[in-house]
Amino acid sequence: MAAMDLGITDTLAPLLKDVRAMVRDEIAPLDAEYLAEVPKGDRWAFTPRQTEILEGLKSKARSRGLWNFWLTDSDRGRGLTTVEYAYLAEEMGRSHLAAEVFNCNAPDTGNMEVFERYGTDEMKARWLEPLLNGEIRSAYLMTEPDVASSDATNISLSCVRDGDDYVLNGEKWWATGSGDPRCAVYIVMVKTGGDDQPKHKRHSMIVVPADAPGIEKLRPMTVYGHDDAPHGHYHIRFTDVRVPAENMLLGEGRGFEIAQGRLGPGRIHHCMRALGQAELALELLVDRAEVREAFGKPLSQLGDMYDQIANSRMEIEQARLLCLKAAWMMDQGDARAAAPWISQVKVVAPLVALEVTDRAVQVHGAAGISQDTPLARQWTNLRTLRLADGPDAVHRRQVARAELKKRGRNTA
Ligand SMILES: CC(C)(COP(=O)(O)OP(=O)(O)OC[C@H]1O[C@@H](n2cnc3c(N)ncnc32)[C@H](O)[C@@H]1OP(=O)(O)O)[C@@H](O)C(=O)NCCC(=O)NCCSC(=O)C1=CCCCC1
Repeated sequence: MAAMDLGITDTLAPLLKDVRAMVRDEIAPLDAEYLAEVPKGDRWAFTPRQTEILEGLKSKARSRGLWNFWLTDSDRGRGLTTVEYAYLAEEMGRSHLAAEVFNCNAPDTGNMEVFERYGTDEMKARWLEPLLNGEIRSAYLMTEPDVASSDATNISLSCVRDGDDYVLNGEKWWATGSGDPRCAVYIVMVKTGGDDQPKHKRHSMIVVPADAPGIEKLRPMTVYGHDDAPHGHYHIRFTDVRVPAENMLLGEGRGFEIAQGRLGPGRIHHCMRALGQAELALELLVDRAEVREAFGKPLSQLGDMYDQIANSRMEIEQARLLCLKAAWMMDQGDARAAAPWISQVKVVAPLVALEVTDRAVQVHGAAGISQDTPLARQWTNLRTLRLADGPDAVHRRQVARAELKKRGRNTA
């Protein structure tokens, strides 16, 4: 195996410098104003000011070549490695809007990955190119009502061949991205095989235009974390939705494999963004501890504060190294070998980021839960990450199974 190199490459250095500068100087300062405009009624509509902020920042990013860092190892993106992208993702974590501004936001990123890796030339022209240009948005539909989505094989939306088409019937919810008014296409995990087939070959992934007849948006699923429009989730019903057979990705039975190929890199990058948030929280914690006084001296001079600062720094560094190692494992080209490392990261990084953010909230007192700082929103968004992309327990299970397997033991 190659020696592990996690250093800043010549390709990455200028990008990192430019992304860091733009996030800190131009994007983060507009976060609060953008978020104050999140509509409370029709939650998924953009206000004129939100559009102005976003489009203004996007066109600046694009004109500077700071656009589409995703699609690692591809000339459609920037041809970066997973490690290189991970460093950029960390910088994006310092602002609520940054990933969106650089066209690197979920669920589009994962969906671009699917089109790039598994799509036909026609799909790339019809869906991938406009996604890369930021002209449309997309949604990813895996989770179904009333089942634990922790098990990615727990899918029953039926998809039956009928002549040149497939016909879809069933429901999905938490359809991330489907609330966005620009969402034009869904990537949907469906059931094509019976219980007589192996568990991981019963499902398929199919591309469905968002305006296909028979699709009904039942209700928005309102959340506290990530409550702005680009993340709108809906509960969606499919009634006899017809899709051309060529929309099936890779053929029947490949859904689990495609899902894992999509989820793995996404987990790494969400975790690096979480660590960017942790860095921001630590910065705010240190600043606040210097100016806030209790019992006649600044908090920073109270003994407990040294522990909080030291623990935060150590935990962030440990989580970052783990994350970069998982990214490096991905870059070695063996997604199965990388998967248990990604699961470790998925447990550790959100917990660290949440803990550091919580410490910063505490040091700020009431200001920490006010809208004067980004901390309370950040805490809520990070809490979501402990559930999203598979909750802690699922990833702990994966880590334990890999450990047992390595030692030749049976796994459940
Ligand atoms: C992976 C998993 C955690 C566990 O799966 P099993 O135990 O069935 O499968 P297992 O026995 O681990 O494996 C089967 C075969 O598959 C290979 N393989 C696995 N990973 C990979 C991989 N990455 N690449 C390639 N091969 C892989 C594995 O080696 C095995 O092959 P083999 O049979 O040995 O030949 C899966 O269930 C999962 O992923 N859950 C999280 C879903 C999840 O994330 N939802 C939530 C989504 S929605 C969401 O989060 C939210 C939406 C909006 C609101 C907020 C939340």
